[in-house]
Amino acid sequence: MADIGWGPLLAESEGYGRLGDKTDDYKPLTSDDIEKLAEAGFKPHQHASHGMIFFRKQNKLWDIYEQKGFAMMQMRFDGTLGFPGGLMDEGETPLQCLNRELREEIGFDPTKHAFSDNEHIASYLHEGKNLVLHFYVKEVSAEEYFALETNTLHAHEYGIETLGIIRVPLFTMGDGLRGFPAFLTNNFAGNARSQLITGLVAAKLFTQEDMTKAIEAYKGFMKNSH
Ligand SMILES: O=c1[nH]cnc2c1ncn2[C@@H]1O[C@H](COP(=O)(O)OP(=O)(O)O)[C@@H](O)[C@H]1O
Repeated sequence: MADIGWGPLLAESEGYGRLGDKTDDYKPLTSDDIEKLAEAGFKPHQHASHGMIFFRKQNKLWDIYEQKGFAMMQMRFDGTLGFPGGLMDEGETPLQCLNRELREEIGFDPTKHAFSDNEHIASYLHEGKNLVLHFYVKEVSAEEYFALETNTLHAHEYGIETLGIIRVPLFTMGDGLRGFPAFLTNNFAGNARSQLITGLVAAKLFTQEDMTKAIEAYKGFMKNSH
């Protein structure tokens, strides 16, 4: 392929984002595993941190559908959906990485509402990619959420890494598919689909039972559409 001018830095990390990862490729890490990694200065793996920001609002959409609030995702440069976040720099912790990436991607002001360690939900290792993904979930007020959405338009990475900020539809329509289950049929970066599912249940925006129903509807649709 012709040299299209990627800097050595991008070329080096470009392999991490290749599409086609399977959920099973990501092994959940225990808190002991993570502690050991921290003691080793997070070596020998590459790390990335991503965060789900949400607000809670019980609402009847069009007076019909139970809506639980909104969670923030983004359309990424590579055409997949993901959470704000990115790769950890040398000398950073996963939490520092997340707060830096959020400033760059969504104009998040860490002095006002930084993510903290108790908002860490799960971490996963992809052995093939030698990559650890750290995932955090943060609740904000509706006002803060709307302000962050507006900020994204002025953030450094808008139009480069982040092509648009979106609200995940947290409701299901009468056919049991449109709304959240249909949203799951999109293409997601890394293990972002399973992070979304885990994050929404951890945030108590979905009960385990409602989530199981949504996953069944999504899987049924995928099976019948191929
Ligand atoms: O929201 C996400 N959840 C889980 N993994 C993600 C998400 N977004 C990107 N990834 C994965 O994380 C790795 C780092 O990608 P990312 O593009 O965020 O870093 P960068 O912005 O520093 O280049 C890639 O393997 C990518 O597939």
